[in-house]
Amino acid sequence: MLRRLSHYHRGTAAAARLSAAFRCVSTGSLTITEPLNFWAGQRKPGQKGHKEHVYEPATGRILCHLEPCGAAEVNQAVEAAKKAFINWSKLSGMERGRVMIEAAHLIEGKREEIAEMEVVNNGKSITEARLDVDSARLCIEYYAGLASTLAGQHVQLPGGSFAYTCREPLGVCAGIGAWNYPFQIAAWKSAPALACGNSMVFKPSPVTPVTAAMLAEIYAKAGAPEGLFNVVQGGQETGSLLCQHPDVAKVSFTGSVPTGRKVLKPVTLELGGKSPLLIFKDSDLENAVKGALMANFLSQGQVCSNGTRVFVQRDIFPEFVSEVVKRTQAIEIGDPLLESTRMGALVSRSHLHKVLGFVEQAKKEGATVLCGGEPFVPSHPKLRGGFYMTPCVLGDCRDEMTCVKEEIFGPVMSVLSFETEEEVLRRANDTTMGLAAGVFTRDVRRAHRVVEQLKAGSCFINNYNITPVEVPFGGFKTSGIGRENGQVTLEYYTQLKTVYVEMGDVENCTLD
Ligand SMILES: NC(=O)c1ccc[n+]([C@@H]2O[C@H](COP(=O)([O-])OP(=O)(O)OC[C@H]3O[C@@H](n4cnc5c(N)ncnc54)[C@H](O)[C@@H]3O)[C@@H](O)[C@H]2O)c1
Ligand SMILES: NCCCC=O
Repeated sequence: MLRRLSHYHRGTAAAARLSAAFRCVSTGSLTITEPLNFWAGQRKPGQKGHKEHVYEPATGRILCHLEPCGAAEVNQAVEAAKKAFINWSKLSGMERGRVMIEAAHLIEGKREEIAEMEVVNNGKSITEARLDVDSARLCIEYYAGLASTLAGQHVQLPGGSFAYTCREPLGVCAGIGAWNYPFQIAAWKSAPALACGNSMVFKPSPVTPVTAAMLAEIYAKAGAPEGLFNVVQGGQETGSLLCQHPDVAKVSFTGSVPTGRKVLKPVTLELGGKSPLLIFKDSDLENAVKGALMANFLSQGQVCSNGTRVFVQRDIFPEFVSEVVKRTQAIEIGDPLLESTRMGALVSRSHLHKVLGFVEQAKKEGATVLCGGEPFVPSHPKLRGGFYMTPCVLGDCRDEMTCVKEEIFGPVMSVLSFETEEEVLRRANDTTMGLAAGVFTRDVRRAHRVVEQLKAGSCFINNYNITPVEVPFGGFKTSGIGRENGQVTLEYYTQLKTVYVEMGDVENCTLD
């Protein structure tokens, strides 16, 4: 059934017929013409005369143009957010939660439409994109529920006096997003911020600007006041204008370590990683192999928490590697909008070349390509300009190689063998980053002992890359500051006020 997609034009009649039969959009058929900025309740143009191309990674064609925001537009968005904050922050948590629940319902109704837009703009498979939309919806539902639980403490003092604390919102929060989970990141940042009574100006990655504007429309339709959630488009310049704006109270940033270092304010930093996955000889091999694939090839390997340093105990190394290579070679690459596709396109041509460059560098440094690591050209003519590569497993890796030290952010797994628990812990922790880590073992005591010593913010035992919105997510060391999701995140979007209440008379022993 063909559903209406208000702001999007489809291409050829044949493509439209195909869409009608199976879905709203088919790869290579969509052009977006509506402005992608959004503030004060409406889509808005950006700076006059400035336009940047936005691509469809699956085909390499231009999907739309982004109009970046300059100082004037960023000001307008922040002003809109300031106005919205005045009333929104005075609502009860229940009232705020009601609007957010409505937004979650709208997302549920538009699940397929949003997921398709994510695929068209990001290149990931439709199967993964649907789960990202679900995660966004669940996050909004979760914080809608928590909004009414925000509370402080009551402290009894002598003479009937008392003090209390309460959590107050910060004001206008800025959200800055990366391109690997565009819609999910916008939700993970806005949901706790809005639940706590803040308003938000969100800047998505200029590579994936489309779905944040959809989220803004959804919040507006759900009854959010004008200006509560705003979207300004652009790259470094717009991001910097937003972060340094004097009326922005807090920045929550998702992106790379180098960019994160440039952002100064009370911040939440969700940055990159080079996470270890430890596989002991007593693991369930089938689960460990699946775990390694989950840890490396979801979202074309473009996941911050990926466990790309796979340490395997020597006794099971050959068997493990041969199974991982076999399964990696079987991953179906192609049109991300097809149900059968398991790996879509990387996000951009330049990023594809960067990832392939890491593979070349690995070879020069002595690693062996056990599979993949090549550009991939799908057979369908419309996909020939897309940004595909075969998922890669690198053997003969050593800890000092670039592929083992640096975040590649693509489908490249490095396998390394180890002998003892003590040795693998030392090598796993030998990194400046600390976003995530995983361990596969059947020995429950070993699992907890190892996790206790892993220097990483998000640890997985016998699974990997599972991120329920009820549990906090974030990194140690240079991988970040603060957390997203879970109850603790409410603390990052509020400030604690203490109020002393005198119930007797003022006793002034020194001034009378
Ligand atoms: N820890 C997490 O939760 C998490 C989640 C997703 C992605 N990531 C990381 O993100 C990186 C990939 O994303 P990317 O390439 O978009 O990262 P990036 O750092 O290049 O860009 C991230 C965002 O910052 C903006 N930006 C650039 N310069 C800025 C400045 N001076 N001030 C303010 N904003 C600025 C960009 O326009 C973009 O919106 C990887 O390192 C990945 O691991 C981390
Ligand atoms: N599903 C959450 C992944 C965040 C990192 O890229």
